Amino acid sequence: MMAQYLEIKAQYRDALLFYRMGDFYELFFDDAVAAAAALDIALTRRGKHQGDDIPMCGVPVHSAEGYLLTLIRRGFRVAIAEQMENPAEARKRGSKSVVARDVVRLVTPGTLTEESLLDARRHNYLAAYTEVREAGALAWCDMSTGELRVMACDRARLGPELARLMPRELLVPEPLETDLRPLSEELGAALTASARASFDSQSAEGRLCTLYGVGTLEGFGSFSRAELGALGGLVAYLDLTQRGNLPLLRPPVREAAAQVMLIDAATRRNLELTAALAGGREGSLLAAIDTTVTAAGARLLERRLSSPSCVLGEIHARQAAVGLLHQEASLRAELRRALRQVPDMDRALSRLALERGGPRDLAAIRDGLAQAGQIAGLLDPQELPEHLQQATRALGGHDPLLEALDAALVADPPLLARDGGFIAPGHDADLDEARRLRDEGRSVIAGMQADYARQTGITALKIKHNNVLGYFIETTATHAEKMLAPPLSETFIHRQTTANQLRFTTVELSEMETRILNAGAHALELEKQLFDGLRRAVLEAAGIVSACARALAEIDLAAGFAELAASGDWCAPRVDDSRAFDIQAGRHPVVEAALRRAGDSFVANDCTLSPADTDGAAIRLLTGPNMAGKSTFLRQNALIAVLAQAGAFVPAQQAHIGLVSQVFSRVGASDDLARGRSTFMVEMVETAAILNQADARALVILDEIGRGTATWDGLSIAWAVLEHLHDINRCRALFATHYHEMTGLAARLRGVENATVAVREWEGEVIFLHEVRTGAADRSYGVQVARLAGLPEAAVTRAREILTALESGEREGARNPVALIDELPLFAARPAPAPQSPAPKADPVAERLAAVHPDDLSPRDALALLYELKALSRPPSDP
Ligand SMILES: Nc1ncnc2c1ncn2[C@@H]1O[C@H](COP(=O)(O)OP(=O)(O)OP(=O)(O)O)[C@@H](O)[C@H]1O
Repeated sequence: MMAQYLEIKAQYRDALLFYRMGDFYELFFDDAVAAAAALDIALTRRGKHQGDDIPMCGVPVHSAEGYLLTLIRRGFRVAIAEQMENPAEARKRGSKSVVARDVVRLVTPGTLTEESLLDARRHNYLAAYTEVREAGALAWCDMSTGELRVMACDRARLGPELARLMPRELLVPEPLETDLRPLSEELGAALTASARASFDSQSAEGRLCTLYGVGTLEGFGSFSRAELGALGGLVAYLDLTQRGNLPLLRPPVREAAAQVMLIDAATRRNLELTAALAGGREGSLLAAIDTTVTAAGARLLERRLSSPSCVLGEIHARQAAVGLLHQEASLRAELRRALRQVPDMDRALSRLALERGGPRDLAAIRDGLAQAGQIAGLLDPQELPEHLQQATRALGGHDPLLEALDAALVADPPLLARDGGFIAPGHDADLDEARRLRDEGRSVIAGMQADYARQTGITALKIKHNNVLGYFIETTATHAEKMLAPPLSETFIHRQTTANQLRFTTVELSEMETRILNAGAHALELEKQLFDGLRRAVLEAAGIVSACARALAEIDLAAGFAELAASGDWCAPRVDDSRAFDIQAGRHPVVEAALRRAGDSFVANDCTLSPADTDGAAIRLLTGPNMAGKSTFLRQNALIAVLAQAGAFVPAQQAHIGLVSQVFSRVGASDDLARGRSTFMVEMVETAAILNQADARALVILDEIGRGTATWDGLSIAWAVLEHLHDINRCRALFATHYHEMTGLAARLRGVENATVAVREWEGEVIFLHEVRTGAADRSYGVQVARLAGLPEAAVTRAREILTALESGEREGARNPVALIDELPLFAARPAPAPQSPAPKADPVAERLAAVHPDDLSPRDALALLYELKALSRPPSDP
């Protein structure tokens, strides 16, 4: 057996080998050590190899999926070797023969299909990248839904594209492995290098033609050599991991790079589009706006948010669909109610194609098609915009398949075909007959128990069943003497004695057992044949079934967007090919939702970026204190652009957006210790990427660029970056900065305008109004914010002194302000209050409370006191 194990293992060196032995998958040698540690299971030993103990661990087959998931998440790949025959078959070849085993599947992060291993609301992409001469191409597929796409993609664009797709696994030809490892690590995708030959474009073409059963690929579009190479590499890998059992892939769709908004990895992170900065979906834009009610709808939403469109026709078509469902509230509600009953047909279909599906997957197709029919009935094609008309057309036309499934299946079938019980009674006469024999046998056994009890006079006698003995008769040990002596011992054949029980069989019982078993096995066999027939029927209709699933996802997303717009008071944005960016009363959907939960309200803000000339830049330079809401304002405008081009309504009163081709968002000095770069280096690398790439249709959001270095360096860099955006990139940009010196640029550069976030000062403290106004901030209020944050009073006082000295030094043209500070006494020596700011008043609430004797208060006095305290705690009203 070990020889067989080692032979198989030699073919899968880079994977853990799950070696099937009866009811367990066993792992040996280093695999066992690694898996036992990763799974936190016991490591044992079994036999010896070359004189050493062989480490071993194992997982039960019935619970293997959970263990698989843990291993895949930890970055392992797992080869599953099954028994290809039963021990009896092996023995026919000789008493020492080892049961034949072979790998049936290589499980990798990008090739999962099991429901329990996948996140229903997210795609699970496997991507392949290759280069032919100078040209690169990226292909990707979601094996669990059959989606397959490809695009031309050079090395510079690869990062943003992968950031958009977030594949679980990236496949590259071996020569590119070293170059692309940092990128895949940054994105958290497992990198798999395959032989260069599997990316060869010529053999790829042949492989794809065979896959789709066509003579030429021309019907699907014309693909470059690099695109064919990437597709071929991907399909070859699927072939390898699925051991020839290829998934149901839809024909490849060619995606043109210019059709989607380019958003690079840093921008996605920063805007928290699909994942929050803290990690995970919670807190992201996706989580805040996901009002879809089906898993396929949620996946479509993620796709749309990750790749907003740049094609006006497409954007308008999606908006029209949302617009109609926004208007028709009762239709929307009915549709959403019906959609809630739609199962995940895409994933059921792919499991059926891979022979991993069960009766529940057939039922998912049945229920999905039935619901699609209901939903079609709610929609009148005459009244619909084109986008919904198209979707509605795909919902019908499945009657024969639906009828077949409906007639054959029980309402709520089990997960696995193995145990039967999913074909409805009355569907197949042979099956009904086999089941009748099996079930009658069971009732005959019940009758036998009564007979035996009578015959022996033991009323507690039972007929039971277990996997070792089959059916047996059981009495308590107290009846041993009677049962083991004639005449009873002539009928009752002793099988087993346990601590308290005696077990017997009879000739009659054995015969009945054989009959039941035969009838049961026959029934199971018949059900399996019927399952295969239904599975074939579904796969023959796979094209239209998956078109129907896509249509349902489109309707779900449009209805979800409409719901969002209606409940959040969002508006339909006007998107055209101008370079306008004019948002009236815009809001940040995630911050707004968080504030609402805390009982606060969000202050809406306008944002108009108006280019001075048709091809000039339009930049808003935003100054204002920390915590005033600058970052929120910056991001909300980028999110509004993303949402508008994803086809959604936007959180604003009115919005006019000229097509945005690229969005860039950077925050100064965000740490990236994981990548081993200094804070400032990251900031500069990211800023460089913007200045080198942003075109005139780009929207750039820069938040305190330059803050990661010394003041003058930082100011100079921020200054030069803004000038570059203005003169060379000529794009639309929002630029938040602490460098007040820069506000002078508005007077010098056409198209640059100052804006500030308003605050009010009250008794030495700042009150944030969160209102963006035109004009420049007068000062930073940094010291006040530091005080709010709880910096010790002595440090705050000292900071005020230094600030005053610096400011007066600057005013008076002192050459070396540091010298001025040196003259100030240190706070350790003199923790004096700041002379400039009014001394904080004693707290009137505390004073009043100190004078109160609670025991002396009547209930009425207490209430009056409460009002009084509330009045005392209120700041003076806005002048
Ligand atoms: N428009 C708004 N309406 C209400 N509250 C807001 C608004 N904008 C921001 N806030 C609140 O203010 C907090 C700080 O906002 P934000 O991080 O945008 O400030 P900032 O000016 O960028 O600060 P810093 O310069 O320190 O990064 C937010 O967490 C939010 O609670």
